Amino acid sequence: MMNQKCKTARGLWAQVDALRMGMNWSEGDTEKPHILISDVFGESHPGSFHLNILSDEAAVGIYETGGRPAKNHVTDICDGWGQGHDGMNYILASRETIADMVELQASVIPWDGMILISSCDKSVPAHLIAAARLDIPTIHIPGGSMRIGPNIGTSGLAGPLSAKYKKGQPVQKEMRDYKLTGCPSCGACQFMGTASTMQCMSESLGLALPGNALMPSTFAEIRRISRAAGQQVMNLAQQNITARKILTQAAFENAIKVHAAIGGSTNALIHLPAIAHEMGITLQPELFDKASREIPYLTNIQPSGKYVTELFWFAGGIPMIQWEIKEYLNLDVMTVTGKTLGENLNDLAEQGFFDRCHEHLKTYNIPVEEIIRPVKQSKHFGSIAILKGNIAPAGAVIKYSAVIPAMHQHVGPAAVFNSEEDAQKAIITGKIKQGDVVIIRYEGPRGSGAPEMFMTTDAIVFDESLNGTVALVTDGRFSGASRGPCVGHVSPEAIDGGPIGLVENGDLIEIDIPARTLNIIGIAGQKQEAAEIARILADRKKAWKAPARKIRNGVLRKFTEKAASLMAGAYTK
Ligand SMILES: CC(C)(O)[C@@H](O)C(=O)O
Repeated sequence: MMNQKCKTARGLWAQVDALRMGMNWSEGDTEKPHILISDVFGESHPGSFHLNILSDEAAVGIYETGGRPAKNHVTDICDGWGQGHDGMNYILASRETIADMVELQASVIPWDGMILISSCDKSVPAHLIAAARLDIPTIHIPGGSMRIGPNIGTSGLAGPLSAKYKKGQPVQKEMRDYKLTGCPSCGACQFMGTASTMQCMSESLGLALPGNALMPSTFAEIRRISRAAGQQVMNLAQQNITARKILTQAAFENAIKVHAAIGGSTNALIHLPAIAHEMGITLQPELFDKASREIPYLTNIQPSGKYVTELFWFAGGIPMIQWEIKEYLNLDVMTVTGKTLGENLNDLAEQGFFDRCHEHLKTYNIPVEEIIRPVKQSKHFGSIAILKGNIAPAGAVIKYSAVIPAMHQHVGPAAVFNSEEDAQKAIITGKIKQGDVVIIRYEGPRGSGAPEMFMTTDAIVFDESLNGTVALVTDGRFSGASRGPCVGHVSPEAIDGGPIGLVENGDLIEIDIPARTLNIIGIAGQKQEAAEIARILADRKKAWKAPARKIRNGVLRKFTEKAASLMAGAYTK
């Protein structure tokens, strides 16, 4: 195989060769296929802290199959660092910046293939966006899961602890224990939050090698699969199997079905449409709703269940889920193995992958079915509903697998806030009453960058008097760890004149998950006819004035000026 550079204009490349030889390349190296390895390694958080090791392994795989790797790093940012303060506003925007940086690295000179390595919320979707945008042979290596904490503890314990702390309860010892053991290793947070969900989506789309998503991050096996990815990207280069040949409509639909089966993060409803957008594919939000009506919800993983992602992988991980829901999937889609999904699953079974994983579970004495329910035994369907109505004409999202059945239909008076900070203060200081529907607006992508509202959702869940009676509706978004009746992504958002900006304190809000609706059904606590409500909303709209933009400079100004709605993927137009 000849490298792209040689295929194009060999004579002109003396300068590039010289520059590369300045980095210790040999003359022979300059003639080989060149593979870009871009990882998000950095001392930015545990999800990225070990990725240089995986990148070294991928490089070995490339060398030993006759290629020349070149490593680059564009590190990512941890959502956990941003929660509860303004830092969180920057997080979604970072997805665009990482994708753009990979595009820049990969576009200045041609590459024969690319390995992308990341673990977490924004870096995985950024890499998948870059893969779709660049369309060169590409394999994504998910960085695996953080090891298990004591008593199935996770990094997510921060939420309940800070809720207790804010209420003045003594938490000193618990806080210290949590600091020492909440994150016992590198890897993505141990629950099915956004980081874990997006690793699963990468594998489900066919861009990661089978079994890679959520592998325990300290296992030798994750190093071996990284090395195998290095070898395999050379095969993809040889056969010219590019990312866009893998990222088809059918691949996205498969991923959405896996998402329903694993009860994945609502943030995937932002990221998958953004990746699809690069392909010119519009992923209708209704596809998620349809998948949730069709596909049984199989997993028992935090935040909606009991166990953690390492145990999910021991139960067989994504291949086990795909095996279980085989009859719903398109098994003929191409993947980075150069084979179809159906062929991959058969290969894994023949090679004893499932048996080996399940042996690990014996250490914990937990049956596989306790973590991944067999499809025939599952009583529940899906996890996501798309709601529409006079507050959300272009849709909103709720993860109903994390909502108690008593709250599947709820009517309550609106308590309206124009920022998350104000809402949180009201919750913590006892201003919110049982039955209220907390409305948080101007927190969408164009309002403030769409920060996650983990601390606020947890402040409700960990207040005994509010938990199970109070709902939250916002044009912003949630953490993958959020629980409770939280309706997010309300579109159009308030800053764009969406009707969520017209809600007033005391309006009666109805959330009806079975009917898939979200409406104002009354004014000042009194029910009204729909036509009367429409008239009142039209009057309020006439009086509404867009508030001054909160963000005036830097990367967040660019993002808030250009981002599409959360329902469309918040890509920058
Ligand atoms: C920090 C978290 C919990 O990972 C969050 O960002 C998520 O969405 O899952």
